Amino acid sequence: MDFEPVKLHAMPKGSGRLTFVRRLLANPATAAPAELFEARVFSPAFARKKLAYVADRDVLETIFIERPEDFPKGRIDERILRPIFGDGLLLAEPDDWRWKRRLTAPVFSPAAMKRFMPGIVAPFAETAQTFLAAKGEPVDVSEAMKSATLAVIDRLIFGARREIDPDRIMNHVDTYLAPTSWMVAYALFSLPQATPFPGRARQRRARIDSRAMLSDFVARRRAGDLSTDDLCNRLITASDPETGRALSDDDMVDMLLTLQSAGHETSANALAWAIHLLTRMQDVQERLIAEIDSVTAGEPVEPDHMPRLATVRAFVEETMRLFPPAPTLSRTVRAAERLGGLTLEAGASILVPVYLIHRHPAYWERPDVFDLDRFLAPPGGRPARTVYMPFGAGPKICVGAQLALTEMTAGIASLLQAVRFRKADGPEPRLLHRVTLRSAESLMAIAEPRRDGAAPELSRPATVPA
Ligand code: HEM
Repeated sequence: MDFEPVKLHAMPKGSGRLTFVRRLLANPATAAPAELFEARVFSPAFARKKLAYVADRDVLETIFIERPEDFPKGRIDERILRPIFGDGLLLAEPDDWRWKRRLTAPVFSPAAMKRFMPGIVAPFAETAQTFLAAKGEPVDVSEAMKSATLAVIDRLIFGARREIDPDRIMNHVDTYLAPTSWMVAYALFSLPQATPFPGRARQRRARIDSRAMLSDFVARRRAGDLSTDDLCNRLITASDPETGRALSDDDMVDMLLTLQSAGHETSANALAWAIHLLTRMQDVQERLIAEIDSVTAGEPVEPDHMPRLATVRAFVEETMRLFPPAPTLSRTVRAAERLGGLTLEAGASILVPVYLIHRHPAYWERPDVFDLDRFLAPPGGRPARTVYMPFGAGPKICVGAQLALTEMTAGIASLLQAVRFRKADGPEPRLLHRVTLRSAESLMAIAEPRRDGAAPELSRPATVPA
């Protein structure tokens, strides 16, 4: 039976500035105008030439793939993210970005992911056991997935020796990002940087404290043992193959903060939505379980299993179509441009409503319906790269995409080796865009032990390299 999960509604046609600002502050993904269902490139009347929403696949091809240098990440990201993430990959200027990307990409290569696999699987196997310990009481899957993905990224970045408290860093980053909607609104309307907003003083303290913690950590690492295989040491010791240049201490702080923040909440939200979907679609859950049992035969998930977990992977991809963790991207127009019939002035903001594009009827049949087969063997081939873009597109596409897909596929497989998810009582969730796309309240589920199970034995946990 077709299943349509909860959804967000676009801003009604003809809405004015006040409605736009209200929606932007409350739930930014709902500020995408409904006009986009027809026009696909649209600028609200109150923002002519200064702001456009772009949902047209060909125009997006120009912006992200053909001429990305003419559409840099701009005002919005600069203003919100630069103070905390500095020149980490996300925001580095083009020349600086190029060599940092060259240096970082191998750290996330498929070969590197293979080596890290036990560290990716173990937190999910442990989470399955905590779910079982709840003995049929509802479990908070939003929190559980946040902990599991944080454990994965911390182990990958900082290693196993707990030389730093990653939870404290994350709390600081959360505090820093809490007033983001205000900053987006101020950036779009070019209000001065010093304009006050709720939470500003807390935000400043959080930025200073998180950067100081990482600065100390990098200094200790440089002075100590660089032999352990973790992302931090790989980055400290890496040099650009073309120029021999290495990362400075400040670069390292920018990079570590960027990677830790970009690398866990996105995956955590996608996984929590994935479990939510399983609680609503038992037939899909059974299809996944059958594949997982047949591929893994109850052994901990290994790199060799991954290509054969095709249905689980398709499930993850369809989950991210309906619930893209990064539901809006932004760019700036470098010089005056005509785009999709609109004239935009230099410095204008472009908003890319990924959430709306992923459900646009021009690109998807029955767009609000969950359909596992869209990504398995679609008759028309895979969707175009600017129609399905959970990881962005072009040269600035997510550097951690391979890690994220591995983590989500292996994570779901490890959980379903031990449990089946059922619906917990309670209202349907409400989608909330707060930097990432999450549920307004925690997503809950009941985790039943699998009695037909091919689950790895508790006494035989996945081995994790030190
Ligand atoms: C489901 C999980 C994830 C999603 C949906 C996601 C999404 C994205 C998107 C949409 C972008 C492009 C932003 C833009 O073009 O404006 C991006 C960039 C980035 N992501 Fe991810 N991401 C995920 C996981 C990760 C992980 C696991 C890491 C690293 C540990 C990571 C690190 C980064 C970095 C460093 C960039 C900037 C790349 C560059 O500009 O060169 N992400 N991500």
